[in-house]
Amino acid sequence: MTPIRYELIKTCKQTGARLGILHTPHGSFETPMFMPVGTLATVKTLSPEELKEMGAGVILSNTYHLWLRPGHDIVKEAGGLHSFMNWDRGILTDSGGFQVFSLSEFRRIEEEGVYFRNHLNGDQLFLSPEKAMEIQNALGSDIMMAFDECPPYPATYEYMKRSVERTSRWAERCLKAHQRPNEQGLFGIVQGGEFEDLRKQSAQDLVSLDFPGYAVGGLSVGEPKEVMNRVLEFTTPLLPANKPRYLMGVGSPDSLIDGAIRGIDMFDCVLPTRIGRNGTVMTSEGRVVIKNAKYARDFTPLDPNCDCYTCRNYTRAYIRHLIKCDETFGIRLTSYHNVYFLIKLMEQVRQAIREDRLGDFREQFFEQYGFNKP
Ligand SMILES: COC(=O)c1ccc(CCNc2nc3cc4nc(N)[nH]c(=O)c4cc3[nH]2)cc1
Repeated sequence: MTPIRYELIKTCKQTGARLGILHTPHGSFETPMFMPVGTLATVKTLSPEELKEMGAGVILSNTYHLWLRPGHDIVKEAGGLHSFMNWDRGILTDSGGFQVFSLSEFRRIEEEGVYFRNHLNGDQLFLSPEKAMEIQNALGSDIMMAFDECPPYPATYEYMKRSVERTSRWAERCLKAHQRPNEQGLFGIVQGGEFEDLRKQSAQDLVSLDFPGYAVGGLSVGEPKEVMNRVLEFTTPLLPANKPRYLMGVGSPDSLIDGAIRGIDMFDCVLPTRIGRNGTVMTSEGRVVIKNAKYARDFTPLDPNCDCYTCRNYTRAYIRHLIKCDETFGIRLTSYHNVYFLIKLMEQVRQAIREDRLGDFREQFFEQYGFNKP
């Protein structure tokens, strides 16, 4: 039986948000949680010790990327991803479906799997539910994702219906190919785009297969935030209350709060490290683009309300200088702060749920951050 268990602690009386605990073979972690992304077996520029000290519990890595480099056989020989990257907390691996669609311009989707080109050297590649499960088994992640199709946005209803039906058949093939169900959890991924009946069909197909957890896929692919929120409103209630719900690829502070309000427990996004690498940081008073000349003589912290290592020890002027000079330490400081910011935001969300005031917290955060400004 699966080593992944979700424990519901309480539901916020003001919203639909849930406070829970995700139990994994590598520790138990409170939800709602933000999971930093470490695509190539590293959360870019940050060490496992730094991730632990900021409170990261589960991090992401990626089937497609690690299959190509260094090869899942090498990771397996190292004893799996936890020992390879020296991370002894939770690891979730995405299945490669999304990366094939987002990275490879040439691709052909067939019932048996997807034919596409290696985005690094153009070689012909083939990925299938069975292959994705073989790779994730070798990586030894605590949570594996089913191999799915994440259709482009927008997609026609006809295309989406055929895609959902194929993704459900692929999910069943993933279950059959699951070699170590007692050691690794496998989450199904609900698709269906913005079509309520297709989301319902996808959820029913997957819930009937009784996965230990469910992801809401096919979002954060360019759709307006209102569409994402509407899809969540009619999708999360279709998922069992005693299982974790994971919104893939999200995201920004407002989307994390709005996703939690709609019953999401787990989030991941490259955003904090990706924007950190070009010198953009999230602060309690909105985004700061540190290269801006106005910070040249600003000897205050990135965020006046942040107690992270970066904000306790360095100024905007210094970090701006490092980023302008392309000094590696600069992107370490911005990446550290951004990941810390989202992990701490989820701590504040959990506290607001405990005190039944997540709606009030949303209003105060949005006002201070500058969301909803005309
Ligand atoms: C500066 O910010 C950025 O560069 C940046 C890049 C990409 C995203 C969007 C990520 N969105 C996203 N990731 C996703 C990963 C997914 N994986 C699977 N298997 N199935 C899905 O259905 C799926 C959907 C996603 N949507 C967000 C931010």
